[in-house]
Amino acid sequence: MSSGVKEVLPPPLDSSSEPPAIFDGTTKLYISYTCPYAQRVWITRNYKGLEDKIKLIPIDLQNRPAWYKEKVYPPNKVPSLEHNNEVKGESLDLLKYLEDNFEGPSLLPDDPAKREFAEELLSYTNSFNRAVVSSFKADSISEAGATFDYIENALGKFGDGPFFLGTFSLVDIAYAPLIERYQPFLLDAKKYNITEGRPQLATWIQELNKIEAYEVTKRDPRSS
Ligand SMILES: N[C@@H](CCC(=O)N[C@@H](CS)C(=O)NCC(=O)O)C(=O)O
Repeated sequence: MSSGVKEVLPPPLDSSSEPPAIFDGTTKLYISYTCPYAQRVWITRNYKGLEDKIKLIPIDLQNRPAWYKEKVYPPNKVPSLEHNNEVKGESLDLLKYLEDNFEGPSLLPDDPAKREFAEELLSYTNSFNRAVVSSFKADSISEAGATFDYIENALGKFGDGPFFLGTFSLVDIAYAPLIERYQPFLLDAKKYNITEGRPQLATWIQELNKIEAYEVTKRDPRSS
C-alpha cells in the first residue's frame, strides 16, 4: 500500500454480521476474497494507492448477509462499489470508473491505438473465459490453446512489453485473476502447460507477480 505497510485484511462478513454504515459517505468496495472479478477492482484500488479512500468490505458468498442484496446491491454479486451515494457493479465497468473518478497512477495509456486495443482485449475476456471453461469439460484442449495463442500474440502487438499495452494497465488487471486460476488448474487436471511455447505469456506472469498491488490480492493456497 502507499505507506509501505501491509494492509490488515478484515474478516469476511456473513449472515450473522451487522451491515456496515451504508450511505454514510464512506466509499466501500464489496468483494469476496476468492472472486476473480472482485479481485480486479481490488488490484486497481491498491495500485492507485486508494487503500485509505476505498474501504474493503469482504463478504462470505457461501453464507451471504441478507442486507447485502436488500440494502446494498440487489443483483447480490460481488464486486460492487458504494461511492457518492450510489452502488455500481460489474468489474470491467468498475475498473474504468476507478480510472476516471479517482486519483493515483493512470492505468490506461493516452495513445489512441493502445486505447482501442485495450477495448478489444477487455471485451475478449468473456470469450477467453468461455473457451477455457469449455475445455475443462471437453476431451480436447484445442479451444483453450487457441485462446492462449491469442493472448500470446496480443502481448507481442506493440513490442514494448512485458504488459499488454507496454506498461501495467487495466488490461493486465482484467486477465490476471483469470490466468492465476487457469494456469494451475490446466496443469493439474489437463497436464496442459499454458506457458510452453508462449514466452511472452511466461514473462507476463513473472512480471505480474512482481506487482505488489496484485501480489497482496492473490489467494493464499494454504487457506483455500
Ligand atoms: N460480470 C460480473 C460477475 C460477478 C460475479 O459473477 N461474481 C460472483 C462471485 S465470483 C458472485 O457474486 N456470485 C454470486 C451470485 O451469482 O449469486 C463482474 O464482472 O463483476
